[in-house]
Amino acid sequence: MLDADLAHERDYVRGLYTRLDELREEKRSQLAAVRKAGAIGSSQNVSERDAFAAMYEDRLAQLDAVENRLVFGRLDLDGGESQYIGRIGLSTEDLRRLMVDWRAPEASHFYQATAFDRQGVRRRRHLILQGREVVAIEDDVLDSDMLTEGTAQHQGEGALLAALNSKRTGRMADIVSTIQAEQDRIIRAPMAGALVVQGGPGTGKTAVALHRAAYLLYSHRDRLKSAGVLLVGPSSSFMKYIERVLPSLGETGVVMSSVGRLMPGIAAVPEKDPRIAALKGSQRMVPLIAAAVANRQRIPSADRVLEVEGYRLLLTPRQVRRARDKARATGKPYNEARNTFVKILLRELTEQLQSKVEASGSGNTTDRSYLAEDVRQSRDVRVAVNLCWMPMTAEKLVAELLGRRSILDAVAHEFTEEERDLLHRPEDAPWTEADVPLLDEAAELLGELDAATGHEAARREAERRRDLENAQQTLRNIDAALREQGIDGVVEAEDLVAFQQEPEVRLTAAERAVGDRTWAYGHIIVDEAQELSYMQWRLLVRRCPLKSFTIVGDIAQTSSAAGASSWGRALRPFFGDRWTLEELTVNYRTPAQIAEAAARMAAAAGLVVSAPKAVREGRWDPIVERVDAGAVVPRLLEVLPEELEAADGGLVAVIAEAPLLGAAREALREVYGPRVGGGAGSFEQDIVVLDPREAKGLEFDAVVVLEPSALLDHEYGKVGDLYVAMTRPTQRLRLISEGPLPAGIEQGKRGRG
Ligand SMILES: Nc1ncnc2c1ncn2[C@@H]1O[C@H](COP(=O)(O)OP(=O)(O)OP(=O)(O)O)[C@@H](O)[C@H]1O
Repeated sequence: MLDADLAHERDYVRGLYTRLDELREEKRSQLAAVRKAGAIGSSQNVSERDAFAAMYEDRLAQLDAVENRLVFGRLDLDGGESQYIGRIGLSTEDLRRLMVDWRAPEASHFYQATAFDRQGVRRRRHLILQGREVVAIEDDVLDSDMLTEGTAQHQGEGALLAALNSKRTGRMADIVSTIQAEQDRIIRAPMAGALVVQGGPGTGKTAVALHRAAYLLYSHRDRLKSAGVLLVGPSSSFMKYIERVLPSLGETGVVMSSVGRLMPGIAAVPEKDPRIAALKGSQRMVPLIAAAVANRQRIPSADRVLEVEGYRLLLTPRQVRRARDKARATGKPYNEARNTFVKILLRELTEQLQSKVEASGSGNTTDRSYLAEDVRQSRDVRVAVNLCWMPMTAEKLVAELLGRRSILDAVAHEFTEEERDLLHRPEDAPWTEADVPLLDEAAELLGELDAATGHEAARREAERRRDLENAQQTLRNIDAALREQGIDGVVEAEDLVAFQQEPEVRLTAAERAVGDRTWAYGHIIVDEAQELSYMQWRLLVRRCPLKSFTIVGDIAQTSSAAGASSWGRALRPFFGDRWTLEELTVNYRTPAQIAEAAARMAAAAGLVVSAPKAVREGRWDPIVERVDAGAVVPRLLEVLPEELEAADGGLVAVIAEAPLLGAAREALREVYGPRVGGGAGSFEQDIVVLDPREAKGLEFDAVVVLEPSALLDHEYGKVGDLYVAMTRPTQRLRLISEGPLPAGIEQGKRGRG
């Protein structure tokens, strides 16, 4: 009976792959045919052909991306029918459904049905594939009648446990086949408004955030395809860790960015000094930047004589003030209002010149347009006008504000001497993550430097809109039957417009969004959101005026001095009370013994943690070792072979603060050479040495924490750092310490060493 079931599933799955191959072949030959037709014919024909080509290319890419674990589930329903659940929807040529996309509404039962709330499901079956072959099946029988009917039961380790025990590769894997009910509810929550997902370590917040992005793109395709989804994470190493998950879910409309990359053209480095991060993240930066902008508008202290074509004109403080007030009254950003300011002054100076020329009775040069040009060209006038109102870029404004002590002193009245010292930095220092929101704030107040750039962008946008309308018309003309063959929704007018543009400007919404600071995203997903400062939130809300957000994080893991200690406090300035909270309560990463040790340490340090329940017991208790002074790194070298053996080909991380971090890395490199990764972005190697901030969001089979008490720093709430470090392992945790052990660890010590 069991074998018969397995044989049946193998057969069915073979059929699914055959259909997949057929569709791939079909799209490939359709694409070839369209390409062969070349670019001849009327423009309508050409654009129709482009529409097909774009459609086939897109579909092919999607079909290629789902090769692995194409199908992973089957539901047997009350009506007697069965439904297969997989990465995409598949139908036969005559539109009989073979497999349902995991994001479709009917697939939600696969994740949510329980014995208490069956939702019409009698049995849920997990199909475990190796390559294209079903190697095992596992059943959850939800309808007790089915048990008495003598139906065979398949049991194994459990699809979930198998996934959780698998070795880590340094890249996150998708969880489509084992999404749990509480996670599924969040993934499928309505898109409008702000949803906060609070969850302790390892509860799948990152996984949920990524799958939610895929779900939203599927279910709100129309809106999100053109506006895009922005996914923000804490660091570039974290982005690297998650970057392959989404394509494997078959999604492309997502812009992924670390907080340091949110300003086009700027790649910021982390801010190392927590005091600077806290200060630059605070709300007090808003009036400071505004003051810095206003400071660039100066009223001269005395009359200024300007020479134009041999005539002496007078620029008075009163004149400048009046022009400035009128320009400010336009309400436009600084650079745009400057145009008004310049126009007023030039007009007044031209009038002066005109009366002087007329008074001097020197012939017929009084044509006003000539005089206006003389005024405009005059070096004196240009210098004087610029001194009163300098054209300004955000980079220049912030670099000078923070880099020139005289400017800082002139505008930072509300800051103490000590705070100004913190803000002060060399003018050419690299931008840090804490500077990015200041640049954004400045850019917002300054507006476009060159009005022409704005006009050009507007012209291109208008052109794009016109092309979009044409493309929509083309799509309406496309044979409806063709679109029904499972290729509907694959090409949108947006794609077509992008396709029709010159190759160098043929960009998806996501690609266009990356380069445009003023892009309004359809939805923003923020991971590790507890780390964001007031100023970073301000920037993000600007990127999504509709305030459609998924905010994912764990308040207890905050390590940034500028980060949040409560969701309410962090979000109120931007969302008021209009946000909903969902909680994830099960830890899928860390074995129970390790999770409990971390929770005990956190509680003893006074950190309120949600301490999710671990889904499994581990094979090993945490190992806590005290060593002699100076013996931490030697001990690390001694125990590493044991850790590597236990990790069995998986990843071992060493987490420490400087200077131990550098010492450990050096010592390990001597022994293990290129197997040792040096921190952010290098976890292709099987030994990774990094600090707790870099470790945030990541996970490893085994973790060794050096000198745990060095990861505690109450002043900046860095208790979270040790908590983060202790909750990274999927199998083993070892602490090596020469100093006193942090409270809670000693109490709960269950070491072998
Ligand atoms: N339903 C699931 N099925 C299989 N694996 C899961 C599931 N949910 C979570 N996991 C796994 O658990 C681990 C932790 O998930 P994730 O990194 O998303 O947690 P997190 O809440 O973001 O953690 P942290 O806040 O500690 O960084 C990952 O390996 C993830 O793949």
